[in-house]
Amino acid sequence: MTVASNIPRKPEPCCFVIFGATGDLTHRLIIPALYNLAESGLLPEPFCIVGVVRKQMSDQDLRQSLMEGLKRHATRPVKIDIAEKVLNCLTCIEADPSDPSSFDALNGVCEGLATKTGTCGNRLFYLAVPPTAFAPIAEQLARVGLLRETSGTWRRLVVEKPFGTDLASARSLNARLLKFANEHQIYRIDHYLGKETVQNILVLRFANGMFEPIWNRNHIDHIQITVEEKLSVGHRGSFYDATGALRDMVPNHLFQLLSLVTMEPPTRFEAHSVRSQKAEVLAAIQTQTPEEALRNSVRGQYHAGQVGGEAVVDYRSAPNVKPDSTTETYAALKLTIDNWRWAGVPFYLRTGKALGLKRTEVAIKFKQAPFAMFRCTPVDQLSHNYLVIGIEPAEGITMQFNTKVPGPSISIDGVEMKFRYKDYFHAAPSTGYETLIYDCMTGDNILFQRADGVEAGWQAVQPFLDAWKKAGADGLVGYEAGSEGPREADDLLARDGNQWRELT
Ligand SMILES: NC(=O)C1=CN([C@@H]2O[C@H](COP(=O)(O)OP(=O)(O)OC[C@H]3O[C@@H](n4cnc5c(N)ncnc54)[C@H](OP(=O)(O)O)[C@@H]3O)[C@@H](O)[C@H]2O)C=CC1
Ligand SMILES: O=C1O[C@H](COP(=O)(O)O)[C@@H](O)[C@H](O)[C@H]1O
Repeated sequence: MTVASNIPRKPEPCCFVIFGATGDLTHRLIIPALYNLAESGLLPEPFCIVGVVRKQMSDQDLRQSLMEGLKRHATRPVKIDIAEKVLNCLTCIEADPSDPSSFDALNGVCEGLATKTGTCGNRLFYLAVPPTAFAPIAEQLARVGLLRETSGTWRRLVVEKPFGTDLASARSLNARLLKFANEHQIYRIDHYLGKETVQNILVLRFANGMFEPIWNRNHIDHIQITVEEKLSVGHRGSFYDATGALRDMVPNHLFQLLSLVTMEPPTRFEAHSVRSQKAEVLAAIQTQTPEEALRNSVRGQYHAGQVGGEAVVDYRSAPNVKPDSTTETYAALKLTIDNWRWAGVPFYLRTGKALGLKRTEVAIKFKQAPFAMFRCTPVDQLSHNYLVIGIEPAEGITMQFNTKVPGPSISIDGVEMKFRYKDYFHAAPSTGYETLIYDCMTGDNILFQRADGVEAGWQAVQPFLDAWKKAGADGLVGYEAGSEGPREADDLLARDGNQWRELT
């Protein structure tokens, strides 16, 4: 992530090694992102790619498959000469962590390529594989010396999500990875941090003097974080049914939003300070008792319905979902943060699949005016003052406030002042992975999760995981696909006299 006046520089020469080169992530996001970087002149020179596969393929076959993936998923019109330049520097290699000797061979090939291509030993290992393979691959890379940095060369390990399935497994994965690599070499990806609108949260807060004095419990009534999706479980049944909405979205994506909005100002805009403040605020989320966790949460599962005119089958009838599944496809939580800035401010988080609309936003509700000066509208009937950070699809910032309706008498109505990215900036369409991959190559891990941040996130959701597991089917509520989600999520706020922000 560069600061305003910096012109992005080309990263140092390196070899980009992709484990899981035959997979969906590589085809749909990694190669299209590398293509976009190449088009913007931001790939290193020299540069080479190693595609690691488990079953032998020729270079040509893998290049062809990735070219087809690129054409299908590119976010910009594909210029064939650039695409060929990217893919022609790819070598396909067979290696499987269940066959350790294959990593000795991989080491030999990487050494050969370093000399042949002039990439000088800098290597980035992207683990685009199932989570069970993260540690075994790191172990083999370390065993053959591929993670050893020497003066003047770097070795980096990019780890995809999900990072663990609960606090214990996240701790254990961190401990295993940290046996094979140092923290500064590990880049734990959360694709939300690749979104411009998410990165902008820090700029909004810390590059504008007007927000800081009011960014606290004295002025903020509560904060809502909403990540609603129209997508249903689709063909991801086996992954999703073992995971659920809470694990899939909350300790990672929603907590990235939460931590950026609530962290203390970092001393400097650099990885250590920023990640320390993020981890600290996540660690300050109050740990709930089992009773509190049940009272302060809603979990729902969708029934058949229609989303955008398309029929969606009942969650339990989706492929690879258990017919008696109690996995939640919707989660809403009420959290509090135990520190001086946020004591007493409720944070309401919700996320769900197969809903009527796609909306990702952070809505900050300010306290009402203290006194009813205008007799026409009692203070509790004034429209709410919100600052809304729109992440998707409305990318921008909206202020909701009250204004006088033109006319001879005083009458008041709520209005909106809107900033939309598209009205000011003309960014080339991206996959969201470009900045993240570029930052890995330049060694900037500000947008990646540190071990303590990941563990603090799991620690905060663990009481909900435990309470829900114990409750089984009790408390799981239904909602119709295409709806706004379970009405119990409204009750969660209504108990405090609050309501979810309605779209205007
Ligand atoms: N796809 C996406 O949009 C996203 C994916 N992710 C994460 O990225 C990772 C990859 O996901 P995705 O591409 O969708 O998955 P796919 O199932 O499409 O691909 C998995 C890839 O990993 C390889 N693989 C499977 N098991 C092993 C193993 N034990 N050792 C080495 N390689 C193995 C497969 O090789 P083979 O062909 O030999 O089976 C294949 O290339 C996962 O961790 C996922 O959670 C995260 C965010 C989004
Ligand atoms: O990581 C994931 O995120 C997507 C939602 O991402 P977004 O950028 O579209 O908000 C979600 O659909 C998926 O289930 C989850 O694994």
